[in-house]
Amino acid sequence: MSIIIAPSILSCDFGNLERDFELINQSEADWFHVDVMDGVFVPNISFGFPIISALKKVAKKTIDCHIMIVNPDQYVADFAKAGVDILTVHYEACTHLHRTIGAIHEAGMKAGVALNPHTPVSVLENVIADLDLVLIMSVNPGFGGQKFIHQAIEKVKQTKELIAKSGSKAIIEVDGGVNTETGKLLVEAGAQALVAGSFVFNSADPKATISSLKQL
Ligand SMILES: O=C(CO)[C@H](O)[C@H](O)COP(=O)(O)O
Ligand SMILES: [Fe+2]
Repeated sequence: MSIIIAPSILSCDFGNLERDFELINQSEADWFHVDVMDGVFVPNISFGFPIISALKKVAKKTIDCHIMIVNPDQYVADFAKAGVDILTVHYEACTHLHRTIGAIHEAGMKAGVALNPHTPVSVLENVIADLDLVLIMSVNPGFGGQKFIHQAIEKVKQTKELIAKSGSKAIIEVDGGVNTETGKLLVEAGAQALVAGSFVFNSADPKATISSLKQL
């Protein structure tokens, strides 16, 4: 199976969102990666429901939403209403993670859990069977364009082992500092989905850059 490519709309030109959404529609990308930041869980504020609803109207691909917010349970229903297909919460932001995963499924979405660079994969042992996706952060969340943290490669291998042991069908996605070089190492380690923001949108030909990742 080919690798899933999820361009992050955080790196789009916000004055030309419609153009950049259409670029992703027309490319070999598989998902739209949507980064929601609240200025509390992470030291940055991105965007919220109006942008996701606007994207939903034109998106021809899966909406993969990565929420970097405190109290995610409070907003699960709103993300479903806005049209999110996969909702990924942070392990570090959830007091009752099992309950949150259940609420995401009840709202009709697939459920993912993201791990910050400092969080060990083993914390997912008791929920892995219920997950559709594990998101390994290869930067500290909050900003696009940061340097890849190489420890993520080992964490992908550990996640692959945990998934195999539990019989879970979860997909392994990696987010932060992904380019063709780091992407190749991640795919070799077992990553099935790659998020890429600045590498795609800062390139001269974003569609060709998406294709180069798709070929990994
Ligand atoms: O979740 C994120 C940041 O918290 C983004 O998805 C990620 O940083 C993508 O940007 P880049 O590919 O430029 O690193
Ligand atoms: Fe993200």
